[in-house]
Amino acid sequence: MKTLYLDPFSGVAGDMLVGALLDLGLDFEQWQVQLQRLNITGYHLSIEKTKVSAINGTKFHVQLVDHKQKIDTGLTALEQTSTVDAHANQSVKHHHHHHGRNLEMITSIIETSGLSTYVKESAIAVFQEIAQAEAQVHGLAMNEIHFHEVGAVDSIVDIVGTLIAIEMLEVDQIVCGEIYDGTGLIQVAHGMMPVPVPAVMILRQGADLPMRQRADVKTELVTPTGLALLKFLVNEFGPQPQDMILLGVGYGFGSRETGALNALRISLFDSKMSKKIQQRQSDAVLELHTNLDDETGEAIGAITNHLMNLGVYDVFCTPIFMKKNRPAYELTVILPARLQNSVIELLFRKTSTVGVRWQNMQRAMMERSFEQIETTLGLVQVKNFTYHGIEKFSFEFDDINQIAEKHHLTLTKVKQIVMQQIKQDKYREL
Ligand SMILES: O=C([S-])c1cc(C(=O)S)c[n+]([C@@H]2O[C@H](COP(=O)(O)O)[C@@H](O)[C@H]2O)c1
Ligand code: NI
Repeated sequence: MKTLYLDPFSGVAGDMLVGALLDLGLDFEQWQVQLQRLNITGYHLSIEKTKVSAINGTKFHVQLVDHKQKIDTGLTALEQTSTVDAHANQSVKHHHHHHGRNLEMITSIIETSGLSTYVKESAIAVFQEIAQAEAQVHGLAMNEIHFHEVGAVDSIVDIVGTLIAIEMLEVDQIVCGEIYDGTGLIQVAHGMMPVPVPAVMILRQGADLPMRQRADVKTELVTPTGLALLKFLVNEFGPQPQDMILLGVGYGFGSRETGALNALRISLFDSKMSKKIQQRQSDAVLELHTNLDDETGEAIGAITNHLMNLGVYDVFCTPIFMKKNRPAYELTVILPARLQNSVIELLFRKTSTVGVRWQNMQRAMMERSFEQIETTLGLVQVKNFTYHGIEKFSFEFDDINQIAEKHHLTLTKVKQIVMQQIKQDKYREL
């Protein structure tokens, strides 16, 4: 079981998260290939392997190729001067309220992209959270909050890029330590803002976040984007995992001069058991339930597909009787903890439910391995399972079904033929 541990001793910003995740050892080229599924152009990404306080780490940079160049997805350069200007900040980007891309435009870019369902759903949820916080601070509607060109590209790359990295690392859960912000005032587009900045204060409302302030740092350490990502991604706040093996550590440097080490540290831990034993024995999963008494079979079918695309382990429906004698369905989803927030968001967004329950569970699994068998009828994948001396196997149903269709045979007949040929091959090997 893989656990990612975040150490925001100098706060968190989008670029620090991406920098630290890449520093952890993700392949920059492969990560960029995934990011290209966004289908936006006009920006250049680079990583600077550098040393701060004699510690090796990564500074992640996003640069617009040409401010005046039209970016083909609608992320166009600003032609007019806004009522507010750019301001210096942790990740050097700016947003304001009159020009640029609003939430609807950014949502459409993400929705029409070739990104995975997990990345799409999660990125939209994070953008919504930021827009909601900004809207509350400025007394505007969510869609009136605009990110201008630099801010939009920067924020999209930071948010989507972080989610892609998390997906690539295949982590099971994310744990985070205390989150340190600075103190004092910072200069932003509208003038001076107190630290923690107003949008960060809104993001903290009602959330049980271990936020602390560093009196020695007189600037912003926690940006709205950084905190919105943490809120979305983190399963648990607390100390570093114990009794786990540390696989690697990454440092992502921030842009602000803080007078101290301005970095986010991310560490990757794995369970002590060897991968083989771990697979054979057990892992931790969440089981999530919701009761639906006003959804059609068609809608439940569609949500099941969405959930499977998100990467959950399984989804199933149980017929139940609810209050007022209503026949209904209980939808059960089995998932890795890292998908918890994405699954809840998806259920609230795409079904009529207003409440979701979950519980942590352990599951035992047989160790599995796969092999392709060449038969006279075609290729068949065989799944072998073992557990403490127990052995069994099964054929990939889709392969058997395809062969049955192609050769006009029953499923039983195909299985018989395949079995016979496997036995013959084994006999020949002896
Ligand atoms: O420009 C505006 S409206 C603005 C508002 C706020 C509020 O907290 S409200 C904060 N900021 C600062 O902008 C940068 C960029 O933040 P990202 O989350 O987009 O990285 C950061 O310094 C914020 O504090 C700007
Ligand atoms: Ni603002």
